[in-house]
Amino acid sequence: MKVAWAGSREAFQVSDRMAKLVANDPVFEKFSKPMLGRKELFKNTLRKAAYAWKLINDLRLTEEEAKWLRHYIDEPNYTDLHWEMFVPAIEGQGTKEQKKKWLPLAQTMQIIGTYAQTELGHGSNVQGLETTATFDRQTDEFVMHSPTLTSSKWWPGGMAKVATHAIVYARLIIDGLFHGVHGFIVQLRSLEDHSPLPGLTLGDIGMKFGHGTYNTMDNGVLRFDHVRIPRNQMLMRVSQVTKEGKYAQSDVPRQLLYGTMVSVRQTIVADASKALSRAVCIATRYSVVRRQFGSRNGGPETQVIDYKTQQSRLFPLLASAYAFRFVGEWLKSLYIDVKQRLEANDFSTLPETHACTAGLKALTTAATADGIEECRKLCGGHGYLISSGLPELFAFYVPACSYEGENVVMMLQVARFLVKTVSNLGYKQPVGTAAYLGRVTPLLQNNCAVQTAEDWLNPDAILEAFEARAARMVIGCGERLAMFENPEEGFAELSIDLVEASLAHCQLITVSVFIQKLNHEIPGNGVKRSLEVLCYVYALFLLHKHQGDFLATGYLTPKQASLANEQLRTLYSKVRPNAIAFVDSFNHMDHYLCSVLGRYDGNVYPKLYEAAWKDPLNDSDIVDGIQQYVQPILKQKLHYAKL
Ligand SMILES: CCCCCCCC/C=C\CCCCC/C=C/C(=O)SCCNC(=O)CCNC(=O)[C@H](O)C(C)(C)COP(=O)(O)OP(=O)(O)OC[C@H]1O[C@@H](n2cnc3c(N)ncnc32)[C@H](O)[C@@H]1OP(=O)(O)O
Ligand SMILES: Cc1cc2nc3c(=O)[nH]c(=O)nc-3n(C[C@H](O)[C@H](O)[C@H](O)COP(=O)(O)OP(=O)(O)OC[C@H]3O[C@@H](n4cnc5c(N)ncnc54)[C@H](O)[C@@H]3O)c2cc1C
Repeated sequence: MKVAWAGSREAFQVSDRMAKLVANDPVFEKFSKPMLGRKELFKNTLRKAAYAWKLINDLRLTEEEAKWLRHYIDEPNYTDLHWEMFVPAIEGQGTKEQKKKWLPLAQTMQIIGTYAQTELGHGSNVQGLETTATFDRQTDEFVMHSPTLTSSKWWPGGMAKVATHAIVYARLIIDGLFHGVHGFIVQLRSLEDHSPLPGLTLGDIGMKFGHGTYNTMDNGVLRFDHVRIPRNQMLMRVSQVTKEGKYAQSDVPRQLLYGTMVSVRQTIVADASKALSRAVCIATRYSVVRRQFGSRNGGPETQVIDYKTQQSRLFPLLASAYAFRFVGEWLKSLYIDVKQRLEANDFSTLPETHACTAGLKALTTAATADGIEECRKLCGGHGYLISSGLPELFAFYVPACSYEGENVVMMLQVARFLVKTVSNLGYKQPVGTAAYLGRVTPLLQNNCAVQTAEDWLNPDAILEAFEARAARMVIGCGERLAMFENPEEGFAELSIDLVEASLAHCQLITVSVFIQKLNHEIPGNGVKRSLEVLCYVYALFLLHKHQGDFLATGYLTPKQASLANEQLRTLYSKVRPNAIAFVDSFNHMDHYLCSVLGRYDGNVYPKLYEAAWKDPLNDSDIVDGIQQYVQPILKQKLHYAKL
């Protein structure tokens, strides 16, 4: 199962080696993080990032190993933006010459970059950005300027204190004419003494949600006061500005300017399963240790994992972790394919890839953030302790619902793709993830054939149910949209239904990828049978949760919906015997989990007790402030009593 989770034996070995490397090195200790102040926390992160870079070089780690190393260090920092956004932006949007100049500097970290797109006034609406880049023909330069307060760049990670360079997105102006938003490579700091370059105002935007997690990152604010950069620092793969000031667009679609976001959204989907599996691992192990009620004849009480209600909350999350792992793996292969095509100037699969990355990013991050919080509740009161590992994990993870495309905004992008696909149905056969929309007639006409609960243990029945639900919702939206004279008005009016239809489409993708995975690549029959159970749990849980959609579209009868639920409950008892094996297969080490409740050895209570005594408040019996602020109250009380 560990191999199935990792994707291959080699992938397992690489991640396992890096997990152990991090866990066994005292530099990467992280239990004390919550006690550190912001400055110490930040410096500590800088120290770890520098040490990690040394390890990567000394041990000659491959790119894959370096990624895993950074992952297990488990602290957001400037290198995330450098490797995940700055470098890919140059790779995807730079010309050959630009790549030749900038990539070697970035890849050896002689420069450190960030991605400065979002502003105080605009994040989702990229075309609404206000920073300007005005071409000056006399000097062959662009003048970068922040004309308003709301044009201040706001959020870029690593920008406040570390990055020496940034890809800055700004409106291009030539001879007073706007040419849309483009990316520019801008140096922010001196490579000698690290001070901000003249004309730039740089700072940190302040503390964020949680304590020891995202506050390790220096998210920054940046303002330009007429800062000049050479013309050749505009990323020019998509459009070019000549030294005469002529603006030209190549055959490459404008959307490629957004390519870095596609790349990171793909990574975010791949990472969702890591965060969810971490929470599920903690909650499952603890649910086996924790006992409440049910003692008979003085025997042990019931393990809370044996309560049906606990199982009904926990096991769908366990199944979701596996579903997200497989859909992340699938999306990565789709992305690798589109990347190769883009390099060869084949843009045909970009719209579908954009819809998949946007939609799956929204689906997986929302479910993961909610799932982590549910796991915290599944651990009862102890889940609220920082030492459970769950509050900090939630604080770390939840911004994923907003960054890299706010989730609702992303689902609306999926809706645009689906509406377009439906309106082209007469003359263009949909392919890939939208292929089912080419079979609308049977999907709209045929109804579910399930007659018993066992009938739901059938991938074809499940797939058809999800296809019919998505097709009916999408087609329904298409028909209602057609009644509007102004399509944009119609889109806005129907946006709630469109987001629901997009979710149905994305859930269909996750379910069908899980089923495909079972049909092809599972090593060993026992593993395959166990994963089949999880696949059914995932699908039937979604069916139960969204049964309103399945019933309202008329595909299922209420009886068939309740048979699905009956089967789901039966499946929980099949998950139970393997629950611990399923979470051990994630191969999460205690260091990575950073949780007293999720310890591999189950030694929860002594370690909880021990952890409590490490709190600074327990350094002495009478702490600072007691004499000054508590004792006077106690004495005052005495005074009133005398009165
Ligand atoms: C460190 C902890 C991390 C934990 C998790 C692990 C992950 C590790 C990985 C990386 C670490 C990074 C850490 C996160 C740092 C965060 C960074 C950021 O947030 S960067 C900023 C991100 N900003 C956004 O995402 C902005 C969202 N907005 C947009 O993308 C666009 O504005 C829009 C909403 C899509 C609208 O675009 P536009 O105004 O142009 O209008 P439309 O008319 O809707 O679009 C025109 C056509 O273009 C198509 N389109 C849009 N986007 C794309 C795209 N990306 N690719 C291809 N095509 C695209 C759109 O569909 C339209 O098509 P048609 O309808 O004309 O066919
Ligand atoms: C931790 C973190 C790290 C970040 N790192 C970076 C970074 O490195 N670089 C960078 O450039 N940016 C970064 N960002 C910024 C991030 O990309 C934006 O916050 C994100 O894109 C969301 O945009 P917004 O803040 O403008 O949200 P808004 O768009 O203002 O969203 C507010 C609300 O409005 C709704 N809404 C907006 N538009 C629509 C619409 N058309 N239809 C319906 N509803 C709508 C949304 O659903 C949401 O509910 C980071 C953000 C965070 C939280």
